[in-house]
Amino acid sequence: MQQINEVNDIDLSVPINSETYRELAREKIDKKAFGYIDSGSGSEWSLVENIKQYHRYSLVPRVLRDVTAVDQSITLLGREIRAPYLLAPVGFQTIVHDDGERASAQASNHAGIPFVQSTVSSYTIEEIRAALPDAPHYFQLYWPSDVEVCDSLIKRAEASGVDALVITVDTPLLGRREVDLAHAYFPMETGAGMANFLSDPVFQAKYNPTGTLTESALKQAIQKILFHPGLTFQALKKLRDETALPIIIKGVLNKDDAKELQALGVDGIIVSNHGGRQLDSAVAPLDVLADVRAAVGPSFPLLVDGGVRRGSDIIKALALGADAVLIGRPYIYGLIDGERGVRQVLSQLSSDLQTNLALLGVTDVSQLDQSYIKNAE
Ligand SMILES: Cc1cc2nc3c(=O)[nH]c(=O)nc-3n(C[C@H](O)[C@H](O)[C@H](O)COP(=O)(O)O)c2cc1C
Ligand SMILES: O=C(O)C(=O)c1ccccc1
Repeated sequence: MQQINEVNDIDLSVPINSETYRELAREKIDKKAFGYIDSGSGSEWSLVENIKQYHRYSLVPRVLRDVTAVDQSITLLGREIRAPYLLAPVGFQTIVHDDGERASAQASNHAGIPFVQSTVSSYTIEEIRAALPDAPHYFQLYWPSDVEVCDSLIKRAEASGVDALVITVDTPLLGRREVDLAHAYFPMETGAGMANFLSDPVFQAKYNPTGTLTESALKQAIQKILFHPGLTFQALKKLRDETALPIIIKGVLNKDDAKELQALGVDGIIVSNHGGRQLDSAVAPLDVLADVRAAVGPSFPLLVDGGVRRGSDIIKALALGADAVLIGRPYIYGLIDGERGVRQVLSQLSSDLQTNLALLGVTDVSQLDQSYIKNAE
């Protein structure tokens, strides 16, 4: 519980929001790395739409309610988290700052919100686990086409005590990203994103038995197994029976897929178009959120991501039926300043959310529903 008079505690010596960090990132980091983070697939229609989707709704406040205390904490998968958002899985973070995912995880830990670690991280599952003593650690799985390597990653996640698996299903193959194609850029070329494979005993035994492969040969081996276009509901069903870890499926936009996943026994769904980086012209997640919520019922954990930049965006997503949101690029722009920059972005976002909840007349995020929003078109 935070008193609202604390929220105007603004440090004017640092960028005021993630947009300002974005402009700094554009100046500060390698042009190709910035292009990789910032851009989307194809015409970037979905990328643009992800931001515009939030402009289609306005907020309808209630007045004369006691808003001296506003609580933005929620319970997700049985654990209390201090704000209704998570750090989305973002791979290759050392292309922004040497501390990469470790800095982001530490900032998450400080904020008391879950960190979702990408498969293609530059720090291992075990290293990130150690950076999150007080906040949930979710491991995002790119289900490798090599079953044994896949099993090994899942076993490591279980053994190190992660709180959940987040399985991304909107990447049977990589979206066509023209900015990266023009730059001939793939972030793994910098050495980023390989830690979970290089530290994996099964991967090493199978692909590097003599320990003599060059880094470039190792990169090729990883890229060969990273994507799994043959993945189906059947494989997921088998995993559901084999692991006790909660499973959250990321990258669902169709309500019937959502229902099928729920029936299969997964523990939550993230409605997402991968930040506009995969299927070009994929529908904006907010446009399908209410339908997906109606399909899975009121108490099934449902998250959404793509284009969340402000507290008011979080309010709209929650009012339309999400339990929480994920943020991707905003914290990655903050990462130009390492852990400090990520902390700054998170604290600004929570302040913005806190202020706007109070102005909306809401003292607890659980009160949000469609009566607080209006279609602006
Ligand atoms: C640079 C970058 C790398 C990403 N890497 C992954 C990843 O490894 N796994 C994954 O499931 N999603 C990945 N995503 C997608 C994010 O998890 C998330 O869905 C998206 O960034 C949300 O949109 P936003 O950036 O507008 O907040 C990545 C996104 C970006 C921008
Ligand atoms: O960039 C991405 O969005 C992403 O998810 C990814 C994952 C693995 C390899 C390349 C890109």
